[in-house]
Amino acid sequence: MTEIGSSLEFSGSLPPPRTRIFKIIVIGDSGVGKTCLTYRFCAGKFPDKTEATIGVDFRERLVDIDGERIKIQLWDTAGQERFRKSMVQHYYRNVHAIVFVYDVTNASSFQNLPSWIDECQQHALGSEVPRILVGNKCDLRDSLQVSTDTAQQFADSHSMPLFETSAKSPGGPESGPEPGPRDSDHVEAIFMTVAHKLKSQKPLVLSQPPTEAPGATVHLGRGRDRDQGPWSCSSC
Ligand SMILES: Nc1nc2c(ncn2[C@@H]2O[C@H](COP(=O)(O)OP(=O)(O)OP(=O)(O)O)[C@@H](O)[C@H]2O)c(=O)[nH]1
Repeated sequence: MTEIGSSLEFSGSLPPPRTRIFKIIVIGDSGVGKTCLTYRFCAGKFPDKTEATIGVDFRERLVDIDGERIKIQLWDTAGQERFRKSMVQHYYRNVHAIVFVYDVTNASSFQNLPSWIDECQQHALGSEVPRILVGNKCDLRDSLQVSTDTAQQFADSHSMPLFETSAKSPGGPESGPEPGPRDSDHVEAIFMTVAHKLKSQKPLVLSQPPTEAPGATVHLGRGRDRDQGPWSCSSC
């Protein structure tokens, strides 16, 4: 993965390419770490402090996948019912992918996943919308309440890939809050996997001209074909 700058130049009269936007909603119980995961991906670090999300927060990151600039737009939704009510219709409009999050140290956040899946179905998000399951807080090994096997069975029964990770130590329990040079960052891999999946699908409707100041831009090489079956899986 190579960081590249934002100094793309366009010559002659060719119009600049449009930047596609992938809208990915992140949902799950309050406190599972949705804000921390999205912040980790977009800002590259674990937030110093978080508060319960009210309504929705947006985080964006411009990435380069196989030579195409793509804006990954993460919608960090409120887990608390009282903070969702007024916004819920907006979450589900023009969604390209769904990330369901539970906390591996909190069994009820796992048991509540069917109600989050139901909510998606009620808002007409069918099985054609890619979805993944993320078990967060893997760094808290001693407090584990949801085993990988149990989570994998649930993921399989809903045709979702499962990822287990930690927004705090994304390179694994031994790594620190900032990924070191040899840590593989699972949070990075999770969202980039979703973006690869979306890019491999037919062209999406949402796009915008490349006028915005980009965030971090990441270049990825061509991944393996993710159209075959469960499209990727990793664990911490
Ligand atoms: N140990 C550990 N703590 C985490 C991790 N991710 C989040 N937390 C902590 O869990 C708490 C809740 O994190 P948030 O990201 O705010 O949770 P949320 O799902 O966005 O919550 P709502 O906004 O209420 O829906 C915070 O105290 C975080 O510091 C993780 O990977 N490991």
